[in-house]
Amino acid sequence: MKIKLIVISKTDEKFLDEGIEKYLKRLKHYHSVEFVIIPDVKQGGKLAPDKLKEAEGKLILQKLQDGDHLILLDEKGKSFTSSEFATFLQKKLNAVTTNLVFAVGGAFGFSPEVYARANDKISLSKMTFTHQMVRMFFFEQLYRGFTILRGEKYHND
Ligand SMILES: C[S@@+](CC[C@H](N)C(=O)[O-])C[C@H]1O[C@@H](n2cnc3c(N)ncnc32)[C@H](O)[C@@H]1O
Repeated sequence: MKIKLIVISKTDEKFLDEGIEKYLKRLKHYHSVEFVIIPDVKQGGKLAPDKLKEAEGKLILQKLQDGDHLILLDEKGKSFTSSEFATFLQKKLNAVTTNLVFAVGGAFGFSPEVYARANDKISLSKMTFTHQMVRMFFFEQLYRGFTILRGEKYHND
């Protein structure tokens, strides 16, 4: 079983790429983690937000395999402390036999179809972050979660 993070479009900022790379490298010690980047939707001109969300939603859903457990990163989702998130993660790792797939919406969020397919929604904060930043914050919290589960030092730093 893999943990995957699906996101829309590459990051524009080097500092985000470096942060993501750093935590993905660290995560290798704990679990198989795949970072899936969906290229920007290009349909000859700018799409209205709802149309863009719909097009991005289709691409997100196409990346899923039957039975994958889909957890959306969403500011209106369940909120946790990092320890609570570690417990949530452990429960999912115990219960889920398919891939554990997290997803970040595009600049305008998720389409109704993606919400309908989701098994869970989790929040990193009540504040709204850019979709490009969320991926780095998520990987850091995933790494933090594994260190908590293993009783390692990082989470006390
Ligand atoms: C700029 S936000 C979209 C905001 C949009 N107004 C909405 O209602 O979803 C882009 C994506 O980043 C993620 N995101 C932003 N802030 C978040 C937070 N605090 N917790 C979890 N995910 C967040 C979500 O996946 C969201 O779809």
